[in-house]
Amino acid sequence: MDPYYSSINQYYDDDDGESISSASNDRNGPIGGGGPAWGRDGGVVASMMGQSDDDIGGGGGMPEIVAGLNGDDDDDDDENFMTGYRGGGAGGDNSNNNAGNGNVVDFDDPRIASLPRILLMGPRRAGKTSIQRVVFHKMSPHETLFRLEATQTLERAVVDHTPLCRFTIWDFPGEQYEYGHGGAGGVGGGGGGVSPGTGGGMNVINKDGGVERYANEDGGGDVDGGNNNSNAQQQQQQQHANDPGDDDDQIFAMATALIFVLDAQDEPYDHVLQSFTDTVTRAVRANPTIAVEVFVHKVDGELFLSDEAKYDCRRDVMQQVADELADAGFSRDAIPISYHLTSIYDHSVFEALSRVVQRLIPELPTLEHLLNVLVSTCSMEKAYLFDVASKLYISTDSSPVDMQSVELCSDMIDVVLDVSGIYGAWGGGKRNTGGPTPTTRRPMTSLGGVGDEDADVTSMGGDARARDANQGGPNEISSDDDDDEDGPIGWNANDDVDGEDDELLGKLVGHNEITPSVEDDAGSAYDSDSSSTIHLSNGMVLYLKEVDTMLALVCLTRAENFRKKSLINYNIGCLKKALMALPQSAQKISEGGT
Ligand SMILES: Nc1nc2c(ncn2[C@@H]2O[C@H](COP(=O)(O)OP(=O)(O)OP(=O)(O)O)[C@@H](O)[C@H]2O)c(=O)[nH]1
Repeated sequence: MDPYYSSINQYYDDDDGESISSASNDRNGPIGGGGPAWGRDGGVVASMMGQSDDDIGGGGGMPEIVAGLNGDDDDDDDENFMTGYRGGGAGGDNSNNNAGNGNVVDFDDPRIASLPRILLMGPRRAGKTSIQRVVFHKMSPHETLFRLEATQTLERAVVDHTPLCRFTIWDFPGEQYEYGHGGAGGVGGGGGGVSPGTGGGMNVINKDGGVERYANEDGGGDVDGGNNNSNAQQQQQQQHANDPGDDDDQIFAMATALIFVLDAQDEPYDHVLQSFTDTVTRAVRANPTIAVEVFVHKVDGELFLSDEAKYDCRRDVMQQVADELADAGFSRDAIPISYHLTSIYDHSVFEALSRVVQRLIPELPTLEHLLNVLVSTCSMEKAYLFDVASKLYISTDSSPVDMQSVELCSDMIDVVLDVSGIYGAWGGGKRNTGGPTPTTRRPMTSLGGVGDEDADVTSMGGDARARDANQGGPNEISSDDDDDEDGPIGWNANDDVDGEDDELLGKLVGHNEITPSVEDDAGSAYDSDSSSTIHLSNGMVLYLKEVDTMLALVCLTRAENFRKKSLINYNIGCLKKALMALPQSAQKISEGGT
């Protein structure tokens, strides 16, 4: 089993309350003070990419960033992923159907139902399911070509990697967005009508003797012990067809964001955009606060080799939507709509989804402020908070975002997970499952070393800054030019926030004291000790550090500003405490339910 996924499961089993309870309310602490003072050098960032120009392009080459470092993670790992899918219906893709694997989610559970809700709509084969699979399941983009079948019924999933970023995502079948308007997919069309949360509908979760069952009727027979009745359903479908307003209320009223996926390679767009504007007007009537996002998707391949072609396409779409909305009686800008150019073959879909997800986070301004202070205090160039599992960044400081730096940071996460998975103390099949020796379980999540004191310094492209080897006792903290560490060590919070943990990497093997922390994630490639430093050949440093469950801070800083690493760690520790004190972090969803 891929430890990456394993770690996620582990988190889910784990109630990380202890870190929350140890949180301090002192949000500013030592990183307080000082406003953002940041000078950005985009050129530097761009130049450090080195090999990855092709990866960024998103041109005809269809590079494979997502799959790149995780290898061919196949979708069989899905059951380990902390998302719960309700395939229902025909569910052609087995991996999509978690029925029977115990990973069942009750979407009527108030804790799940109250999560922000993202709706994925759009025509058939626009790429909705592919987006989900690539981002949340690490499916290789090429795999989507042959592994995905048409979505037959509404599929819902909980994304709950990190306490700060939880939501449900609803993937509608292709025609579903046209329901109620006589399209092929009218309610129940093709065996996949949707009545979320209502009795007698297609996608209803019933409780049956304590076992959650998915009430599903796809023409293949009733799989539920409930009271589904085909006549009643037909009646209900007929009612919905006559009165789509009911469905609108059920579907849109509780939604936070509507993502409409448009296949940019499937011109002309007239028909699709008519349906889109119709959907949007109904959505906005049912829920005026819903955020509408359009993914102009599949902007790759020979049709979109140049950026101009992509921008032209987006402009066309925007113009047509504006015209359609005007025809429907909406003034320009009456409905705010965001447009994103996306493709699963490059980083653009991560960037777009990151922006969508950020809007779901009520604490976003606070996060941004905390990162501003950190960046300013530590003279960093840029700092991102990444959801490690999906590699979406959920927040950054307020300086402009450079796509290439995001991509670089995102790739770093892959590197850390991969190297940790292979060389970590418990990774790569080295786990001593029977061994009563937790003393040796110190996952070596720092790049560059297993049992090597130089572990936290890795050079990419030369210019390695080899640290003095510290061959002392197992618990000695390496001391070199970072040595002004009294503060951080003395500060010694009750958790593992102390900034020196990464200095200990490689030295606790054999030590007799069990570290009672999150661990929660035995075998995890990402845990509270995870950190990594990559020195780039152009004098920049990438620094990754765990700050919360499956949440990583990835900073970009100049090498000369990275000398006081202990101070940086100390400030990151303060950031970590502040994050844990955020109300969102303290909330928990069902334990073991998803
Ligand atoms: N070139 C290209 N193809 C893509 C992209 N995203 C998805 N596809 C392909 O589009 C096809 C349809 O993808 P799906 O994800 O099944 O589309 P869907 O919108 O979920 O379709 P339904 O399930 O019918 O609603 C697959 O063959 C994908 O490989 C993309 O960014 N670029």
